[in-house]
Amino acid sequence: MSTPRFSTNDVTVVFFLGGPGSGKGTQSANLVKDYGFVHLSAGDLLRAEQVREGSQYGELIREYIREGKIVPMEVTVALLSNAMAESLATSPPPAGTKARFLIDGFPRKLDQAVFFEETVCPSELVLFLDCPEDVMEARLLKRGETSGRDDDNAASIRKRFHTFVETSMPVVDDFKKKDKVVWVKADSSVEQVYAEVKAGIEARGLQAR
Ligand SMILES: Nc1ncnc2c1ncn2[C@@H]1O[C@H](COP(=O)(O)OP(=O)(O)O)[C@@H](O)[C@H]1O
Ligand SMILES: O=c1ccn([C@@H]2O[C@H](COP(=O)(O)OP(=O)(O)O)[C@@H](O)[C@H]2O)c(=O)[nH]1
Repeated sequence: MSTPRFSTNDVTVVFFLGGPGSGKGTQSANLVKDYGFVHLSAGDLLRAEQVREGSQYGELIREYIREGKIVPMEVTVALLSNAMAESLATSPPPAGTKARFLIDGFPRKLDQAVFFEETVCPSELVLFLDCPEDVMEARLLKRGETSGRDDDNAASIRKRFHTFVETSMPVVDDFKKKDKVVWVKADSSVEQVYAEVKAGIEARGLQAR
């Protein structure tokens, strides 16, 4: 077995999962402010790679995202791992503290979870936003009015929900069996959801910094 690129002695990784539109990006901003996380959104990294000049993956990423499918994990894991390395090099954590990474929207498939934890870094815990589909759909259609995202339309949203239920929920269930999940109901206000997020992660030993 390979040794992970980063040691849990230096780095704390929290996976942030939840259906499309459950509020991961919104809550991430709060967590960055209060807990000193570096926020890495797998979707944002993929969208940046999609439009990067000279990228060999641009077309492939565009197609997968529009279809709500999961981009081959080698691409996503390399983007995340390199973003972690760059963050550690350019803005290391305060002396005597571990760097905290909030990995938003990843892993979305069981083999991605295994591959990331074996080759990049084992996770400390998983934060999960549990939101009904009708609420997520309404939020995404509204977001689509201004997001400019190719996949915030009714047809892509349906496909993303399908992928989430079939492929990504098993990741959450697997981590739950290992007692690693902070499970938060996410259909209330942003403030209420954040209060539960805070309580949940602090109960697991992560304090504000
Ligand atoms: N608790 C909430 N109540 C109402 N709207 C929300 C809430 N959380 C997020 N939103 C809105 O819903 C949309 C999707 O949220 P976002 O954080 O982008 O979700 P995700 O990153 O999980 O796809 C955004 O337009 C956001 O402003
Ligand atoms: O690890 C990842 C994360 C995202 N995606 C793709 O990026 C899309 C958008 O993901 P993001 O997390 O940005 O948004 P969400 O669907 O959670 O609102 C997904 O539907 C996938 O097609 C992917 O392939 N692998």
